[in-house]
Amino acid sequence: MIYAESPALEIVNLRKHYRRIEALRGVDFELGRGECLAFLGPNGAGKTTLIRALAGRTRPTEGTIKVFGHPIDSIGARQALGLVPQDLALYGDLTTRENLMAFGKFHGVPRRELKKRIDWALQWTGLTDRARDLVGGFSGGMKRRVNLACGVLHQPKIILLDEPTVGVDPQSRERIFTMLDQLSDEGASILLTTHHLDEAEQRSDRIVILDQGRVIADGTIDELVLSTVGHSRLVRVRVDRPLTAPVTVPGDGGQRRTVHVGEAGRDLIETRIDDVTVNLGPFLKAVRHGGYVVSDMEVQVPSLHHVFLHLTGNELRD
Ligand SMILES: Nc1ncnc2c1ncn2[C@@H]1O[C@H](COP(=O)(O)OP(=O)(O)OP(=O)(O)O)[C@@H](O)[C@H]1O
Repeated sequence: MIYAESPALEIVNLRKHYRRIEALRGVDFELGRGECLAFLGPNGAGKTTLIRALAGRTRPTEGTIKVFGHPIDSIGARQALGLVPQDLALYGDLTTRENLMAFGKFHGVPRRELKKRIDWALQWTGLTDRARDLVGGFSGGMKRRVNLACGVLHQPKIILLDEPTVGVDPQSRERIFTMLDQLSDEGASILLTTHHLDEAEQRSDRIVILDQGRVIADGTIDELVLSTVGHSRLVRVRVDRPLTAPVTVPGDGGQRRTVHVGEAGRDLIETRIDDVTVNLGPFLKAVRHGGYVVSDMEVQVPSLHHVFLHLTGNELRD
């Protein structure tokens, strides 16, 4: 039974200790029904631990996980979840069809359904022609697709993916996301971890950022940009010669307020502009009036990349 009002996943105060390491330090968030949520974080943030806890592969030290309102250890919850692990969990000395058969049985797909599901999976992965080939000889991208199919053969309502596109080429990434879009369109709720920030930005409805075992941001890309780096564009202008003094340009508020940009001795001017459609022209005009010729220009739109570094810093974590 699925409780009508409950989110697909509800995680409250989740903690996991490995002896003295606190991998999760009180994690709270929800996965809405039909939502695709990207789970991000630097190395060691606790993403894999969280996915493993959701998939019942590791027992949390504290906290609760509910699946459509059911406790995580109930049969209903288990059936609703499908895990696609980061490490490929395939039998290299079996064919694609044999792997799918083994995982279908493992997930309890009824015998009468199994052939139909395997045929669907072969078509979904684009591997119908390779059904009789040994998986051990496949490319990285093909193995990832089979791995994905093995995790969703039992049609779980919630799919947990730990770095589904790690180590694959751009074509395979596209293919994998097309496959996930199809599951999404059929109503699946998806939680995926990734280090590809562009992927998270383009493909997910919402983003949760984890750092050192804690959720440090949760929202849509627009909400995260607004609450961190803001929507203003970073404008970088290179001029034909080093500045003799900072240049006076109109501020964002209009012509009356002016600001000084650039540093004497450098040929680069950097500034933030809230509304480029209104204020970029007057800015460039002011640079020209200063006696400089613009030789190059870049306008940076704030992205998840900026949000991520703003929140987690530049220090290496491993
Ligand atoms: N089985 C384990 N035993 C001891 N410590 C562990 C174990 N698994 C993870 N950890 C530690 O818990 C912390 C979180 O690790 P986890 O693998 O969950 O991070 P992650 O965000 O998935 O990192 P990555 O992006 O590198 O995969 C790390 O400090 C890690 O060393």
